[in-house]
Amino acid sequence: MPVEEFVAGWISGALGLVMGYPFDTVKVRLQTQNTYRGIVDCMVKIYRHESIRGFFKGMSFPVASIAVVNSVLFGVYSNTLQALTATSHQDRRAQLPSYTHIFIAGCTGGFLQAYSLAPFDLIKVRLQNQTESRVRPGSPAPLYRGPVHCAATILREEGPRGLFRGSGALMLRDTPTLGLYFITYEALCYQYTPAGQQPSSATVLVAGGFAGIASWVTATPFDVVKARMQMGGVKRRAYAGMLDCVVTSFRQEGLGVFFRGFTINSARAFPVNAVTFLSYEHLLRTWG
Ligand SMILES: CN(C)C(=N)NCCC[C@H](N)C(=O)O
Repeated sequence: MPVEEFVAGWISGALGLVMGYPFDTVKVRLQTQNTYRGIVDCMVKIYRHESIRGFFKGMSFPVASIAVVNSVLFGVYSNTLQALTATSHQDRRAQLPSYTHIFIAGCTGGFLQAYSLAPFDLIKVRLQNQTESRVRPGSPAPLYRGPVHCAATILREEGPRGLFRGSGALMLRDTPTLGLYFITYEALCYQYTPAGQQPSSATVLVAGGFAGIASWVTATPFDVVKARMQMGGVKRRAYAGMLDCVVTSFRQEGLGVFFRGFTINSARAFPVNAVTFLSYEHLLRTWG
């Protein structure tokens, strides 16, 4: 089993994550809190109340964990495609596998990454939603002191299942959209690369960026449901299940609620995934 894809997926995931983290914090806040009027209002309020550090709340933890999960996505994708088509990453540049195979491999990677991502993503979302300022004297103390304290508190108060809150919605978000993610990427690379050559850096950047946009545009409704379920029981009531979350959110806030964070998700997706794919391809080429 080729392991380079796992390592390259990890490093490239970390680079993409750092690049997109401020956008991600704004997105999570917009999806789960009703105090902001839009992207600019949210950014201004975070900056005024929490300073620039507010945008990077809890970032060290995802760099060490979610980036590792990205290695599951890329490693499983590549190995599934190898099992289905008996070709290596390099061979696949000369002969593009069928879109069905690419979709199956992407969905498999998405499904497996969703379950390894669930507890880490939950902790990230809970930390990003803490609006208390650490730089303002007299500000109330945040509920969680950091990722370890957050995990311990969830375990104590909600039990081990608490760490997987929202994992069903996360799985529904990631399985089909990651099939689409890899189809978009591979198709654009294939389309804009002369036969027998490797895609240029510019092609990889653009294909990666559009793959990110295509997947996040379609992922946004389940992303909203997932984030709301993850915050259930903290600043809002806990939902009885996914259906309860969908129905309650729709009744109270209308259809538009499922597109919260759509603009920022799309804007974030381009640079993050351009950097992720460029570093991934570059690392694999360097290692031969
Ligand atoms: C639509 N979804 C869930 C994705 N495209 N997931 C792949 C993650 C890629 C990158 N780390 C990112 O955060 O955009």
